[in-house]
Amino acid sequence: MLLGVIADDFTGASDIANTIVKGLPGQGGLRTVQYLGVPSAASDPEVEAGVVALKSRSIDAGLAVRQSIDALQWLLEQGCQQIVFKYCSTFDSTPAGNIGPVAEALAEALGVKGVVACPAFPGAGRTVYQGHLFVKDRLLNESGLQNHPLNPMTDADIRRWLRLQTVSDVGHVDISAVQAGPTAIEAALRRHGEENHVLVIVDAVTDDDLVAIGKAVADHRLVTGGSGIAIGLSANFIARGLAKGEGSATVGIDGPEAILAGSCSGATRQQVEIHKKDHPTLAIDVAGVMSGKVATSDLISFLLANLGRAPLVYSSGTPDEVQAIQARFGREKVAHTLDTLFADTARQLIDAGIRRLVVAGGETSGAVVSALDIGALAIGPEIDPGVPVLFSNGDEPVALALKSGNFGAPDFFAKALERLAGR
Ligand SMILES: Nc1ncnc2c1ncn2[C@@H]1O[C@H](COP(=O)(O)OP(=O)(O)OP(=O)(O)O)[C@@H](O)[C@H]1O
Ligand SMILES: O=C(O)[C@@H](O)C(=O)CO
Repeated sequence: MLLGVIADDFTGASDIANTIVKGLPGQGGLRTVQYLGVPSAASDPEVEAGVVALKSRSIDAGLAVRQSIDALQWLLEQGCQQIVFKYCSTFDSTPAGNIGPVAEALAEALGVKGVVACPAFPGAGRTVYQGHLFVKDRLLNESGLQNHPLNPMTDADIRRWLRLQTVSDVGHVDISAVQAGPTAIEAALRRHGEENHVLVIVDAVTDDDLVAIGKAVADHRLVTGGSGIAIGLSANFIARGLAKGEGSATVGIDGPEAILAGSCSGATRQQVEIHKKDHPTLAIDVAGVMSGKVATSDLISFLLANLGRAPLVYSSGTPDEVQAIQARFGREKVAHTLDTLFADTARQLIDAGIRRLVVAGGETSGAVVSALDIGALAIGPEIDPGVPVLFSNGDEPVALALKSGNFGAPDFFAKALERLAGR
């Protein structure tokens, strides 16, 4: 294994796996596998990039650090020359963590400073300019992310936000240095390292900026960011003759289907509205779930009664609805109860023969995939930017799409089911 990734959630893991598999146009990417948690056995020697998906974004920072260090250890044992810590392109975290503590712990374990921190993903509208994170034409804290149920992002200055989470000062490499090219970027990062800045926010507004950053960090042991930070990394290994640039797994799996949405992000809510027009949908009564009146069996009955028609069940609510339910029952309790509901539903769906499953939301996907007890996933073609088709192994393989909350075109759900079937 050449490249190892530690991803702080499951959809984010698929997102970066997709980027690594694609590589740069005309060059191809690395043979990549997404592992669900830290594997207990050694990797297949054919694997060139291993993405360890954790569910560490919104847990206690100390636990997130321990899990990430375990993942690092395993990846180093597989021979990885470079490690990427993948977090959300909207920098989802709180003043208590977890990006800063995990990144600093990985840097310490690898003995490095002057480490890139760049969540930019221009293909999904996330850019970093003057140390501020934008989502399309909005500053992060005016983009809707200020209402996130678990990680409300209330400051677009990610240097300041990250500094709340770190022990050491945070550096900044601005866009003029980035656009001066890889040598200038490399030199700027080195200077920050010499000034004892462990983490350095690096501006990037285009894919070309990310390619330049990728070249600059070819010899860095640690890189951190959103999936965009990996755009140029496969090419470094291919250029050195260490990998050939082979493509992704491309087969599809047809069979009974279901869609589960636990994301309350704007894009998911729009996708739900579009899907509702032509398909059977069930809005989950969240208060009913909290009081025990709505159970897994209600979701299962609905989905199984509507097979063949792309049925969707969703808890997705508006910011006001989310706030009201959290005020009534508590933020953690609601999230835990809904995550468990989706996880139990998914397990029963697979037992009932579902072979194509689309899940919206990082936390929701993490809960679902953990419940399915799938060890590793092969990466298939891209459905929409940041969302590939995934295939489990085994006698009865399942095709999955794990969609980050804000990803995907308005018609994502119906399209994803088609792509999972290989159409
Ligand atoms: N109606 C609701 N009210 C309150 N919380 C909800 C509601 N529906 C879902 N949740 C919880 O909110 C969280 C949503 O997080 P999730 O990561 O799944 O989606 P997201 O934040 O949109 O996606 P991503 O993390 O990929 O950006 C989950 O823990 C989920 O259980
Ligand atoms: O980076 C992103 O935006 C996504 O991969 C993600 O992590 C959302 O959960």
